[in-house]
Amino acid sequence: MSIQTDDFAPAPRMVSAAPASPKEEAIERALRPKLLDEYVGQTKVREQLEIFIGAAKMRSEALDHVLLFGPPGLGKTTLSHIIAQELGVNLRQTSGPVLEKPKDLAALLTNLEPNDVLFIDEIHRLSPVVEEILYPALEDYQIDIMIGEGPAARSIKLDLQPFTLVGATTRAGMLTNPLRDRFGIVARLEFYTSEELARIVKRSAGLLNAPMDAEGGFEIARRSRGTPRIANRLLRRVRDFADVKGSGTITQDIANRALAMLDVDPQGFDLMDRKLLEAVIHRFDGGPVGLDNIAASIGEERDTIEDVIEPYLIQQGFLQRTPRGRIATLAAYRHLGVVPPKTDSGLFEPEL
Ligand SMILES: Nc1ncnc2c1ncn2[C@@H]1O[C@H](COP(=O)(O)OP(=O)(O)OP(=O)(O)O)[C@@H](O)[C@H]1O
Ligand SMILES: [Mg+2]
Repeated sequence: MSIQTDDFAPAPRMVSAAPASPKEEAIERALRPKLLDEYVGQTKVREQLEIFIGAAKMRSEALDHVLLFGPPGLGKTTLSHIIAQELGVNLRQTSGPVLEKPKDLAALLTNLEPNDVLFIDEIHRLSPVVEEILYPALEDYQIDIMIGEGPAARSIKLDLQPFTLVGATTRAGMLTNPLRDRFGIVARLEFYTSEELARIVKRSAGLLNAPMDAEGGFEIARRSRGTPRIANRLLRRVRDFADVKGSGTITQDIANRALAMLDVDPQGFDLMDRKLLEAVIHRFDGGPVGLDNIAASIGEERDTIEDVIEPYLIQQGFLQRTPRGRIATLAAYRHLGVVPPKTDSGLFEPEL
């Protein structure tokens, strides 16, 4: 196991949606809502789960298998914990890359108690041999395991307790069809509105004992890229700023100054976001440009661009995904203060 401390960890991208360090993970756990009622936003998903969880409990059955997907930091892990808590069962937690061999998964499955929740994070990264084991487990609560080796090897069937698999992924598209088909409940998490994030920031400020006024909270919410993890992270940094440079209370002025210092612009975009938009506009004439070219141009991994950076830019209408590649929209030109070209493609003409 590698040892990682905050001192040696690389400087985290301020609005990156992944947890930056073990310390941040511990803080996240503390801020995590425990019940469905405390889980802000995602109204549709919450309503559905409330009904399905209620029904499963009434019948003392296992809840149907649940697939949660959406960009990092939107609350998939949080929701999996809430599901187990609301069902009143144990949660066993693992992740796709950790389950290397079929026997790793078999050990977990055979130890489940009736109606328990098994949470598999990054489920799109399960190896095919492990995934094989999962199919009969999900369908019939049974697994086939091999006993012995060589010619004496034989396969035996083991019965499992009924259980619920909660799978989480940032990439629903990378799941195999047979796996995806075995989830009865599929929930897509969406970016949060500023109002929802303001409620999350307010709750977190309360838990952290950080004095904050409503405008201060809203400023943080507005600049959090629609993502609770980022909202909580910015809150902690702004609180530091308020303690050192202000009177300790988070106000709009303090939030503005702190966020400017952190290079988070009024739209909530950070350096990486702006770098991407600038590359598309300046180096590729606004696009269309393929993902690999963008990746090479800004020195980021293709996956990071696709999973982390681009979803919010697309959702906010700054970038468009087309079959021929990514295109910067008029909003992107405006945001960067660049005059859009007068093209004859007609793309920007109506608005010029
Ligand atoms: N709906 C919500 N209400 C309040 N807080 C939330 C909500 N969703 C997420 N959070 C907060 O955001 C943090 C990150 O959420 P979580 O770890 O569940 O994200 P995730 O989707 O699992 O991310 P990843 O894809 O990186 O695993 C949590 O610690 C929690 O405090
Ligand atoms: Mg998670």
